[in-house]
Amino acid sequence: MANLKQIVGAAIVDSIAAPTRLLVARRSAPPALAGLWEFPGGKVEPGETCENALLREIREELGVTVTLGAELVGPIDQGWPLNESAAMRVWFAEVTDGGVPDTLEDHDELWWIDLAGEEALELDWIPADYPIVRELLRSL
Ligand SMILES: Nc1nc2c([nH]c(=O)n2[C@H]2C[C@H](O)[C@@H](COP(=O)(O)OP(=O)(O)OP(=O)(O)O)O2)c(=O)[nH]1
Repeated sequence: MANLKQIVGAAIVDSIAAPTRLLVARRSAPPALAGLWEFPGGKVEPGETCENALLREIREELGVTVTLGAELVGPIDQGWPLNESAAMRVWFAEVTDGGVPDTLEDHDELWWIDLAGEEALELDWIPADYPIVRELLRSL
């Protein structure tokens, strides 16, 4: 577990104080993940904090600045296990600057989905993300 690669992801909602919609992103690459939905984010670089890595990734991928809210705490220190070599910490986030999120990098589609019904769980997520999505819905 100690050598897991650290990934960070953002659960971007319309309002951290009163979330009703979640921004989901469909991956365009690599081929094994293309077409699957995820939390925008990516790998933490050496020397970077998780929070700063997440702000950087969101700027690069979506062209917007977000403010982070609470962490959606996972079952291990590194967050949510993704596979044998990586785990992801996830924070709620809200867009505060930069306008409308765009598919600048890594994604070919962005949707704002309703958090009230089952829509979130009906998406074709990267398989490791389902427990995270369930906990997100439960936490609201
Ligand atoms: N961003 C993100 N990655 C996820 C999620 N679920 C999941 O299993 N992953 C996996 C997919 C990738 O193997 C890894 C993240 O890598 P990435 O390709 O997004 O990271 P990056 O932008 O820093 O990539 P790179 O091009 O610099 O290599 O974590 C998720 O919800 N969001």
